Amino acid sequence: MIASRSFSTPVRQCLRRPHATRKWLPALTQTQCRSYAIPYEEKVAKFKGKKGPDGLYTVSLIEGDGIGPEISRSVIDIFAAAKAPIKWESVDVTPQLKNGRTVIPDTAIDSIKTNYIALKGPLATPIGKGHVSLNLTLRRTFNLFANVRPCKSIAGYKTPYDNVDTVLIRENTEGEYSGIEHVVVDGVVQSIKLITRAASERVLRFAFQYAEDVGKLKVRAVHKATIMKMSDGLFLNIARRVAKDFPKVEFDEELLDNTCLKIVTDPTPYNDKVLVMPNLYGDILSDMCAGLIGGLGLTPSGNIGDECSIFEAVHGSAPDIAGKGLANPTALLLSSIMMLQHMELFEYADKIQKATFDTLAEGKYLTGDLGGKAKTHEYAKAIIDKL
Ligand SMILES: NC(=O)C1=CN([C@@H]2O[C@H](COP(=O)(O)OP(=O)(O)OC[C@H]3O[C@@H](n4cnc5c(N)ncnc54)[C@H](O)[C@@H]3O)[C@@H](O)[C@H]2O)C=CC1
Ligand SMILES: O=C(O)CCC(=O)C(=O)O
Ligand SMILES: [Mg+2]
Repeated sequence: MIASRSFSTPVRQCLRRPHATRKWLPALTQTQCRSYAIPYEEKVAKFKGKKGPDGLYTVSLIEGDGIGPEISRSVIDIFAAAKAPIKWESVDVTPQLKNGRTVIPDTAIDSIKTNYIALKGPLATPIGKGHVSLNLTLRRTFNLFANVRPCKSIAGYKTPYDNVDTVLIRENTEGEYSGIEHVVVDGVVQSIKLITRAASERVLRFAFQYAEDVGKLKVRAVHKATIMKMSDGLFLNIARRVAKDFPKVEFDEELLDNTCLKIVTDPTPYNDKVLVMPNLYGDILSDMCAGLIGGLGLTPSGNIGDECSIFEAVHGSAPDIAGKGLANPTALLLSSIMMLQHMELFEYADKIQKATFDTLAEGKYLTGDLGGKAKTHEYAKAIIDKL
């Protein structure tokens, strides 16, 4: 049975509050106001981050690997130029081994727990042997159950489609990413895709509530329950039941392979929908959507949990271009704008967003991935000059 939840009056008021400003990336706050047991004031305080007596909010910053330091530098410089009231607290997440398990250093965990909000550059994961993904470890450590990945065409940057506006919500803590693998006998390995009712229900409720909040009143569950009858079947059945609690939102379902074909053929029909899906499908589809608008240099994301949130680009550490000043910092910058919206610092979010889109639309200082010649810092400077 899916438990129905009741909400306190302040939470309801919060849900009714209109968006303060236009959101290129929808504000997440209203979505998060709903569905949790902790008191409203405490919750909102956590969403908004920790404001010090100096009026600044401290945000944990994980610069990341590969291009991480370069693109983080751009964000730091742009935030300083915009006078955004953010104080960065750099944290080191070099993995440590504790009782045979890879863990994040306690100092990093404490920083994020204290600040509630983090911005993260990409973290590289070794292929095959080596430590487990720190990205996934962070998501699991802080129970960041919903990964919101919007993808919208950039005005002035021409791609085969100029009207892409998809939002994908990816279950973020289990599925194919559970990391439960073992050798059965030599030459035979088994990898377990874990799907639970609890994790599915919370991300599905989040997706429906998000759809209501941002006015995309259609939710589509993307699945492969024809093949993964039990795991995706459970996810889908929960989606059908949660849908009944959101009568304003239309619900339908689509097989993943069909979704891939249809989105690359014509993304337009997906613009009025929120897509929600198990972990791996969301990982793959979000890179695919990035390809529709000009690549991974442009797509942001937010990992949202009950207590903390971590914002990061969709892309990885891009080792092929690391250290050369070639990286496009837009994806991390848009993630940081999502973060500001989440913290209700709309004035700064709007200011940085406008300078970024104006710079992109002008096209004079574009990085190589967008066909330009600008180095990472030159593009960042062009944004700063507009602030
Ligand atoms: N959330 C995270 O931190 C993620 C981490 N990774 C990790 O990143 C590492 C590299 O993975 P890849 O498969 O190479 O994927 P990737 O996303 O790092 O790169 C794929 C392609 O996109 C380009 N690219 C990515 N971001 C760019 C940017 N900001 N500007 C310009 N071009 C950009 C790269 O140069 C490369 O050609 C792996 O260790 C992987 O585990 C991968 C995805 C997400
Ligand atoms: O953690 C990783 O290495 C990859 C994660 C990833 O691809 C993603 O979050 O989109
Ligand atoms: Mg990925």
